[in-house]
Amino acid sequence: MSQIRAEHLSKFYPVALKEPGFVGTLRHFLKRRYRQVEAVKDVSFQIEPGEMVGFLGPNGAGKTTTLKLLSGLIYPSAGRLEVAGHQPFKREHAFLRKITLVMGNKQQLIWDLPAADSFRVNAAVYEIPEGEFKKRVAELSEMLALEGKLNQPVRKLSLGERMKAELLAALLHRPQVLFLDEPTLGLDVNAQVAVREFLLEYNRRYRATILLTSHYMADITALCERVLMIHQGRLIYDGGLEGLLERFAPYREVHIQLGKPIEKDRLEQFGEVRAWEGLEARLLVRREDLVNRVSRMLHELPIDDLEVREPAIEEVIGRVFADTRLVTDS
Ligand SMILES: Nc1ncnc2c1ncn2[C@@H]1O[C@H](COP(=O)(O)OP(=O)(O)OP(=O)(O)O)[C@@H](O)[C@H]1O
Repeated sequence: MSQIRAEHLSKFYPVALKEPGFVGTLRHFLKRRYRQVEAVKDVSFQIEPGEMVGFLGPNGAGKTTTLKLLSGLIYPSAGRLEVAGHQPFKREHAFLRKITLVMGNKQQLIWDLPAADSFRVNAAVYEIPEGEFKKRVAELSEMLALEGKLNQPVRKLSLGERMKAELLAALLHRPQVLFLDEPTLGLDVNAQVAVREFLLEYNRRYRATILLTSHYMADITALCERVLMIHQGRLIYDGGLEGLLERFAPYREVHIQLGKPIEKDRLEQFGEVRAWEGLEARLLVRREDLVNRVSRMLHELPIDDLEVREPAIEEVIGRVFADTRLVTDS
C-alpha cells in the first residue's frame, strides 16, 4: 500500500482584491471581491513506504502548499489525499504520531531554553514514556553528533547545530513519514552534508518515507533517486533523476582544450558556445548531432583534449523553469 497518495489534488487560495484610493477601501469593506490563486492544480502521485523523493520547483511553484496539504495544516480545495492510511486534514492523533513537518525557515525550539527542555514538551505531547524518551534522545543525538550541545540555550548553538536539534525534536515521536521543507536552508557545506548523511541513515534505520524540498541540488542528488517537479502548481515531472536529464536536456556539454587560438565563429559552427576563455571552451550540442559534430571538431579544429559531459542538473532545471514553453510542451 502506498504511504502517500494524492489524486487530482488542488488548492486555491482566495485573495481579496482591493481597488486603490478611498472609494476602493470603502468598497473593500462593503463588498469584498476575491481572486483565486491556484497554488496547486490537479496534482496526482504516489509514494511507497521507505522512498526518499525530492520535490523541485521554482519559488512560488506550490511546494510548501503541497507539504502543508500532506501534513493536514490546510484543507484541499479538490481531490483526494491519503497519508499513512489517514486523510491528513482530519488531524487525527494516530496520524499526527506518524508524520512530521520540518520547515527550514520556522523553528519549534524555544530560543532561551536548552533544546533538551523543549524535547520534554514534545515527549509529553506525544506521550513518549521516560525510558523510551531517554533512549531516543541518546540515539538521535549520537546520529546527529549533538552530544554535549543540548543543555545550553538554543540561542548559543550554531545554525547547523540548531537545525540538527530541530530535526531531533521533530523526530522524537519516530514518525514514519517526513515532510522536509528546505531542511538545509542557509547551512554551510559541512552542516549540509551532516544533515544529508543523517537523513540517509534515518531512512535506512527506520524505513521512513521522506519527501523533501531543497534549493541545493546536492541534497536532492545525494538523497533522492526519484523527483517530483512542480511548476505553477502543476506536476510536470515524476520519475528518476536520470530521466529528468533525458527529458529536459536534449543536449550534451562538450569541453575542449585547443592547441592554438581560433576565431570564435569557427567554434560556433559546432554548437552553442557557453564559455570561452583562452584556449578552453564549453559548447552545448544537441544529442542527436553529437557524434557527427565531435568527429568534425576533431578533424577540423586544433584540439588537444575533448570531453563530453552531462549538463549540470542545476543548469537543466534552471532552463526548464526559465522557459515555460518546455513545461507546456511536455
Ligand atoms: N496563504 C496564502 N494565501 C494566498 N496565496 C498563497 C498563500 N500561500 C501561498 N500562496 C501562493 O500560492 C503559490 C504557491 O506558494 P507556495 O508557498 O506553495 O510555493 P513554493 O513552491 O513553496 O515556493 P518557495 O520555494 O518560494 O517557498 C504562490 O503564488 C503563493 O503566493
